[in-house]
Amino acid sequence: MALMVGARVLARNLLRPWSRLPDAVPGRTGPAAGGGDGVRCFGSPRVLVETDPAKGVAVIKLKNPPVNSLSLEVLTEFVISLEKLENDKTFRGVIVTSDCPGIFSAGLDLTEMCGKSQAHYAEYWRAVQELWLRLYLSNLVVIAAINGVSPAGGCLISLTCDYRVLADNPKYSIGLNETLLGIVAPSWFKDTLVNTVGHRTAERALQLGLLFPPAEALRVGIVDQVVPEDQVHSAALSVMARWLAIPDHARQLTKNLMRKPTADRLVKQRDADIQYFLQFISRDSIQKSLRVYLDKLRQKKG
Ligand SMILES: CCCCC/C=C\C/C=C\C=C\CC(=O)SCCNC(=O)CCNC(=O)[C@H](O)C(C)(C)COP(=O)(O)OP(=O)(O)OC[C@H]1O[C@@H](n2cnc3c(N)ncnc32)[C@H](O)[C@@H]1OP(=O)(O)O
Repeated sequence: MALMVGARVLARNLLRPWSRLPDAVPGRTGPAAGGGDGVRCFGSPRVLVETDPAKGVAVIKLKNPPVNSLSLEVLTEFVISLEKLENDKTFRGVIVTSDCPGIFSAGLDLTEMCGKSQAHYAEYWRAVQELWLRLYLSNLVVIAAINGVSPAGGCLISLTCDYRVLADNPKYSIGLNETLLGIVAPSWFKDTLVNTVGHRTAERALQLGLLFPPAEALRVGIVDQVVPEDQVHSAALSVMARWLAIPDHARQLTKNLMRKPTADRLVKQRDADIQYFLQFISRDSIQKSLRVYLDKLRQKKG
């Protein structure tokens, strides 16, 4: 029942005409993300989309202060924005970045996984799955311009992209640190990392919950390029131009060849994966670990 409610909510959101989204910011024009006139903006307050139709490129900027945690709303709005871009043949590439200074994304929203109902957990997890599937199998060239720290789910978002550019700032670490929270990265998080850095590096990184600073991130291959902070966006645009020089059909079929077997493993057992998540996240010991971790984050200030 819970699964059906979750699926219905997501389906309703996905099918809702864009212009009727409650938070939509339709057709605003603004200064070009990549320079030049004709940039149009749409999206929602939490997921801004700047499009440059002449270049065929869009920029998705996550804006969920203070830390760009991936709440249910952010996940849903992100999927809707992606779908809109995928369906508009004007666009061939998208850059994913953050509008929150110093933070790419703090990952999954811990408050969505702590002290909530089973129905809520199921709805939330389906939304996490949906975003991963959409990003991982996107026909667009997807490039991450990582302009801030990127733990866990934040790292996962960038791992689904075709290429990762990281700003060279020692504070901007990246990795799947789930074990440090007392939780476990699901198998498809693990697969995404293994496909990027190889089995041994992934095993060590996952068990130890490693967060790599830029130079190390580049060395292990969890990012493809490290550039000075003020050049992240221009570097992402240069990389985009190179990837867009490849004929779409050949690149897309190749991407599919590389990624579909991994995605299919989740697609074939989506409901079972949700049940597994429900059992795991509802355990008293896991809820306790999450509460302790959240309390530590909150007390940091005091
Ligand atoms: C075999 C079984 C397998 C089953 C598997 C099933 C399930 C696995 C389940 C889950 C997988 C989860 C993946 C995740 O993504 S978990 C999230 C991991 N994220 C982190 O560890 C990052 C935590 N945050 C930080 O380290 C810092 O906040 C950060 C470095 C990002 C920024 O630091 P800064 O000093 O600027 O800001 P803070 O003061 O720390 O935070 C401000 C504010 O935001 C709150 N907050 C931070 N992160 C989160 C978050 N991820 N979710 C929700 N809220 C977050 C923080 O508590 C502060 O709140 P407040 O004090 O202002 O109320």
